[in-house]
Amino acid sequence: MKEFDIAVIPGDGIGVEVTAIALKVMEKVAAKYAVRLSFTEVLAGGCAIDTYGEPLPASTLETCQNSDAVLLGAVGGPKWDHLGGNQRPEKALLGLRSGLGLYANLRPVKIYDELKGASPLKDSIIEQGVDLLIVRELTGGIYFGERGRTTTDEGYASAFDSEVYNEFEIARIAKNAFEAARLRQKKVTLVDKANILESSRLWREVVAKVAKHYPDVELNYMYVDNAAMQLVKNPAQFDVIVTSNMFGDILSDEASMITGSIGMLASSSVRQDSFGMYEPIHGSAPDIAGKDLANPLAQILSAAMLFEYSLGMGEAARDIENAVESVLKQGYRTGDIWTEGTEKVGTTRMGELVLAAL
Ligand SMILES: NC(=O)C1=CN([C@@H]2O[C@H](COP(=O)(O)OP(=O)(O)OC[C@H]3O[C@@H](n4cnc5c(N)ncnc54)[C@H](O)[C@@H]3O)[C@@H](O)[C@H]2O)C=CC1
Ligand SMILES: CC(C)CC(=O)C(=O)O
Ligand SMILES: [Mg+2]
Repeated sequence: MKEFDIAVIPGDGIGVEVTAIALKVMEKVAAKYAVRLSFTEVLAGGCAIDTYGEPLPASTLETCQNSDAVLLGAVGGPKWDHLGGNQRPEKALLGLRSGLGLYANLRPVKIYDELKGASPLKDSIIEQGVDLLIVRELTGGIYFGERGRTTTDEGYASAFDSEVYNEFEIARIAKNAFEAARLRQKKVTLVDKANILESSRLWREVVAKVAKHYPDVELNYMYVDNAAMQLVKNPAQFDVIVTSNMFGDILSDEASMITGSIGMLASSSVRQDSFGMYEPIHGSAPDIAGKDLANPLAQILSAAMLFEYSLGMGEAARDIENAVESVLKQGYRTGDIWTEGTEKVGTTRMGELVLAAL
């Protein structure tokens, strides 16, 4: 029997709730395909600060490094907001991404037919189709650049964060985007702010060079402010968006809403081998944590991505996706995607329904 080691980081807030459900889904699928999944649960984020006094204990990173894949919920919450930058729960996420070398974050944005009514966009826009992939650079840029505080000559407090990218990092993520586009509609849009930022101008130069190796893929460029607008005006124009760490973070939350809710969007954080960390794009949602209100589908769909990309079990991934679709077809919705005429259910019940549909 094939055996895989999966490190599990539920984290904080709704991360804990949605991860517990995704694990049950994974167990059921593993049993069907006769593979053994060995889950090792470890702490990162606010819960690790409470237990170990630090957001990312070395033992957590080590367990992840020794696993075949990682399933992560979300970290953070108001309880830890007073802490300094390096002590915050979110630092764990950055430490995991860089410590595991996960430089590419893939965030597919696809709307289920059943959820078209839950999208805030007009039918006429949705009908044109929404199926895009955000390829976000994940271990560079302003989230990792030098930052600090100084004081101006006049005595005012001052702070800075630096956006730094080198050509190796840009070419590496560009390749992911072009390779992905080859399997899709063969169109890459580089989203940047090249009319202002020197780092964006380097992105344009390097991505154009990489594009020469992919003559079958069309490359175009768009400023990030325009892209934010175009995503709601005409999302069907996009196939693959490649962009920096921060722009990708922001645009993917925006794009998620096209599909009805941030609670629907899964993601994989990957590198060149089959190892990856799988996580919903949402955070720990302190406003709904502990209330059985969270939509677990983003995390369930992240588990599907884990099966596909890290375990090489595409069929198992399809089973999970089909189960999600079937539950939506049956008319069940968590509050975030609820519309008139559908039945509102909580986090736990939604999990049970997906399990039953598997
Ligand atoms: N990957 C991670 O671990 C991330 C962690 N965070 C952290 O999470 C905390 C909260 O951040 P926010 O900015 O509020 O972002 P958030 O994504 O946690 O929540 C934003 C809004 O979306 C809703 N929402 C999110 N996920 C949902 C789900 N599955 N079902 C239904 N509704 C959902 C929330 O209730 C909230 O109204 C912060 O500490 C932040 O730093 C934020 C983003 C990513
Ligand atoms: C909490 C941040 C570090 C990251 C984030 O918002 C994300 O990766 O979506
Ligand atoms: Mg985010």
